[in-house]
Amino acid sequence: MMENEEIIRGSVESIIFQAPDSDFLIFRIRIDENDSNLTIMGKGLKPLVGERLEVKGCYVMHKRYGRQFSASFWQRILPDTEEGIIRFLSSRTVNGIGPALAQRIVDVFGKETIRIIEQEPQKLLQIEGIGNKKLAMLTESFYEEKKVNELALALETHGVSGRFAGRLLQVYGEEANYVLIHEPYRMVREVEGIGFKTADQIALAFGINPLSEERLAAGLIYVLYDMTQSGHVCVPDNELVHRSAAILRAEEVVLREILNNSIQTGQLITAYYGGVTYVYTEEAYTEEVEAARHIIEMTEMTPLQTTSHVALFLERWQQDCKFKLADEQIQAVEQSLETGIMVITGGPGTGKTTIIQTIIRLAEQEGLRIMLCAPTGRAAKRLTETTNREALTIHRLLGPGGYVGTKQIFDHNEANPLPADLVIVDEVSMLDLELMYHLMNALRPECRCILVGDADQLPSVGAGAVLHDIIRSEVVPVVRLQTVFRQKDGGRIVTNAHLINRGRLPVVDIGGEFQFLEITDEESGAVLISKLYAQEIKQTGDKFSVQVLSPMYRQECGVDHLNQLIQEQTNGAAPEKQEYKNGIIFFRVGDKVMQKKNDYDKGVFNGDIGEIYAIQQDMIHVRYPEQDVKYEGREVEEITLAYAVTVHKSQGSEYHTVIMALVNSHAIMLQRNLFYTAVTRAKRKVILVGTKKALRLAVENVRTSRRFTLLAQRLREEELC
Ligand SMILES: Nc1ncnc2c1ncn2[C@@H]1O[C@H](COP(=O)(O)OP(=O)(O)OP(=O)(O)O)[C@@H](O)[C@H]1O
Repeated sequence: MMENEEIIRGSVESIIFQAPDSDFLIFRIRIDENDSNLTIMGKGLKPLVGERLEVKGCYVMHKRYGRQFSASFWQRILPDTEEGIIRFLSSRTVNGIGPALAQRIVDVFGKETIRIIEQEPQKLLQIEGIGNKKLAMLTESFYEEKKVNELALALETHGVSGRFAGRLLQVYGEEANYVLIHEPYRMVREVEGIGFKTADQIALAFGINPLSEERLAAGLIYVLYDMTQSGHVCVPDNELVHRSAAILRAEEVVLREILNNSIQTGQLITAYYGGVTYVYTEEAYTEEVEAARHIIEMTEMTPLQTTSHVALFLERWQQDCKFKLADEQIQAVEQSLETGIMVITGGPGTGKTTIIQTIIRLAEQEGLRIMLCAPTGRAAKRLTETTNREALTIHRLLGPGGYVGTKQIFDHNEANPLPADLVIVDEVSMLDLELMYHLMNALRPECRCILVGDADQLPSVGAGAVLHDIIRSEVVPVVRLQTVFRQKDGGRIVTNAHLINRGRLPVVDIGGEFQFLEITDEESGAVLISKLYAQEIKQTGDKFSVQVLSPMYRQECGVDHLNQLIQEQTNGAAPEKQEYKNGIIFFRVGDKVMQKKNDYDKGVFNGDIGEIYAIQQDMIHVRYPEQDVKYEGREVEEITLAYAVTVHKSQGSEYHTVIMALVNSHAIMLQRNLFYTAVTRAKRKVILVGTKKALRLAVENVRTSRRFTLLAQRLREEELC
């Protein structure tokens, strides 16, 4: 025990804060000695309200909250006073008992109550209000709680956080201990929230041999999954073995052997192409093979026998629009109902939306059932606005039908296809292989599909390079829209986007639509960006119309620091303002926040942006354009500040004004497709803040990291074995 440490005993009154990603807790206890309340903070197993604890630590002064107790350790002691037992029994931990019943039990058994519940539960039947059913509930929840505590203690004594105990018991019940010791890597597949790293930590703590086959086989699959996180669908075997050896600290020859075993047992699958063996997970392999099969079948569909005379239709349509369609636009409309699948690609302002509108009108005239969709909520929303018809995210269109293991399944699939004759997908550059596979799976054999997007944008966040691969394969008809039509508002942005795409520096204008503000150091650059943000939202009167973009999270001009600065500048701390602290982020009412992952239950999706309109002790309320959503406890992890976001996260969104950091310390990320994507997010104004060197790099660097995929080869039906 440290010098000034002391031990206090008391019962837990309430849990004030629980960190979502660590064991850090703040809670209040009533001290036995003097009956006063005290706030405890520290790391450890979450106690239960009503539970008695022995806490070791020392008193500290918190500048805002006053005297508190900083704990180094606490342990549970069963309540020993009648009052404590009543509180414990009527806490939420023990099912089916309210304060009145708890009082009646304690009136009869006094301080013996806990022993009776554990050892002679039948005696409880004499209490009024306890029948067999209630007794079973009571003893079961008491027993469950005890098991959770015991398992948590076992984990803790092995240096692993006890917070996994509840989940492990939920999945494995009585077998939890067995799994921990003998088959820990099952947890990766079977327990939500436990990935390889945690399972590995547990396995090693519980004494698994680091070179055991079980560990290395699980590790190999983990490394493969991890590599797919950077966009690869498959990985060359040598690279996989090499990387796994480094991560798992094992020899390459051993891993090679384990890889061969995993291939033989069908856990992993390979394809040989161009002298290289590529390794796939089973799912990725199925997705690539099946997506290719569907696409090939669609290219073989016979042209639709249209009842409308397309040329006549186009003539009338052009009269209505009061402009003449360009040749490639006409070609796109003509081909749309001839082929089973086609791609329409073009940069900003080249008329993609116009062509979607035209095709919809023609298809409607033909009596076709049309469905519109896009990979993200924002893209779907824009498609709805520009077409005046319902457009959904692909997820929504397919109907999320839960999970099998960690894989999502959908209501619409080969057995239950979408009731559509034509599906139009917009912003298809963001479509990853997994979603493409599910979409193709859900189309009736007679259904046609039109993929619309800008092939020069950043590729999808998820694995694959679907749009590129389809275009590269040359088996699907592709119409490239090249004429730029948008001239008026935002015209400079459009022409600059096309310049950037051709590797030329954009034309900048002081105070105009496309500005470049040169900085000398990044610290003052970040301050300038935060001031510009404040100034621009004042002008537009809408904080959602102005977006700061940065290529990275880190560094002075990275998303994290910019968010902090902009928040200070526009929504700083104030005594009357409610705050919610999550890790190092303080959320305040009025903050602009972003949802970080798809949450189907709440109906909010990765990249959705909203505003905090209320904060309660353990809850944040966010207003999104479509609905209000509340985040409680751990759920707060799903949101982050969104004054600044990465360019990747901005894909599919459009803003009135984009302010972009373009600085030397982000050199590694500065690539043409990233810069092009950032610039094309803006409709009216772009303000670049950075250096000429970074600007040049962003335009000139076309070295995009290669993604391993064999979709194009499969579409060309090349030999793969
Ligand atoms: N053939 C044409 N002649 C004249 N104007 C056209 C023609 N085609 C489209 N336009 C107009 O050009 C503008 C840009 O077209 P549209 O919005 O369809 O392009 P887009 O490729 O969808 O652009 P973005 O990707 O930036 O949204 C619109 O105002 C549209 O009405």
